[in-house]
Amino acid sequence: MTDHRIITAAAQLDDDALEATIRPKRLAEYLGQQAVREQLSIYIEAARKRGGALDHVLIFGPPGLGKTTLSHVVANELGVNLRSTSGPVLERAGDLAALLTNLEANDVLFVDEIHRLSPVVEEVLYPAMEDFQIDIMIGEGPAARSIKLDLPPFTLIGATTRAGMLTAPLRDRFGIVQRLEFYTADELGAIVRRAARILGIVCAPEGAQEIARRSRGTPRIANRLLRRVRDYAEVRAGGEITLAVAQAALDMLKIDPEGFDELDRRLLGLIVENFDGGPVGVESLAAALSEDRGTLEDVVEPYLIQQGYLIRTARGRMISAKGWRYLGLTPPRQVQPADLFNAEAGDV
Ligand SMILES: Nc1ncnc2c1ncn2[C@@H]1O[C@H](COP(=O)(O)OP(=O)(O)OP(=O)(O)O)[C@@H](O)[C@H]1O
Ligand SMILES: [Mg+2]
Repeated sequence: MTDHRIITAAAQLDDDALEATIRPKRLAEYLGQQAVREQLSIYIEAARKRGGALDHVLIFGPPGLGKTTLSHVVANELGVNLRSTSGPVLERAGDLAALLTNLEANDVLFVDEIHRLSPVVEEVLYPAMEDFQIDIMIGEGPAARSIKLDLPPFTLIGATTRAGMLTAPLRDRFGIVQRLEFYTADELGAIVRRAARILGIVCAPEGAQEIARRSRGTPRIANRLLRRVRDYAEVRAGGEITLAVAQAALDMLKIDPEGFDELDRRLLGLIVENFDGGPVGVESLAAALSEDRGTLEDVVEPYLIQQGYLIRTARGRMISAKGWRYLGLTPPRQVQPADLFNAEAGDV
């Protein structure tokens, strides 16, 4: 799956270098997500007072909203170590057992993409989460026997973009479940201003706000756009990101005032032109756009849906009236009560 969109929410290579400097480390620096922060701060404080491990936490939401960041923040606030792994990396039960037996009391084990755990690994996880115990097999064949091993109390933090793909027994074992929402433009504005400060970028508040408005509610995109706009400002303007500079740079990147790019426009246009506005199945859309279905579902659609341009129905995707208007088209006339009345009258 290749994804070269500048506004993709998926992580890209050049993100890594700067992540370390701008990624928030404490809860106070983690902007937005008010409800999530408030709840977690209470649970963290309670766990610290008890001197015990925080309950297991499941964090879900679209890519780039801060799941990994939040997991590290929680470990920092708890004052414990964080060990990191991911669903696809843990191939055998032994891989997980090795990680678990190396934890210290109250540590955090972070499992990214937890919906991709293999069933055998998941089986090991259940008793580990519930009773802080694992069963390991010693020996082979008829002589094989299983022994129980006690683990230190720990906190599992699972992150996923697809909460729906978690098995019920796994989901039920998380005491704390947090859903991350798209950020408001104001929250992203604050995130951009903070990142600019750390990176030494001169950015007027209006410039930051313009970048924020076009960042699809996603901090990862906001931070990336900030760097691209900075480049533009350095080469084409005096180096300062003003409102006009931000607008010109983002227009050049073909990111419109809605924060949509070519792919978004193609998606909405396709539903109108080829499928009469929908409903159309996601497979057909993916094929027509030559895009990966997972990319459409995880990266492209959520924001279009949240913003009300696209509607997910049981029979597929439909474009909303807002979507028609965005494309400069008049939405098809809805069936109005008057129409119903006329139709009935006509039948008589
Ligand atoms: N609440 C926040 N405040 C400030 N910056 C944030 C916040 N959340 C995320 N960021 C920034 O956005 C970047 C992306 O966040 P992160 O990697 O945690 O997303 P993610 O949800 O784990 O994405 P993925 O689904 O791709 O794993 C971080 O490096 C961080 O700089
Ligand atoms: Mg992540």
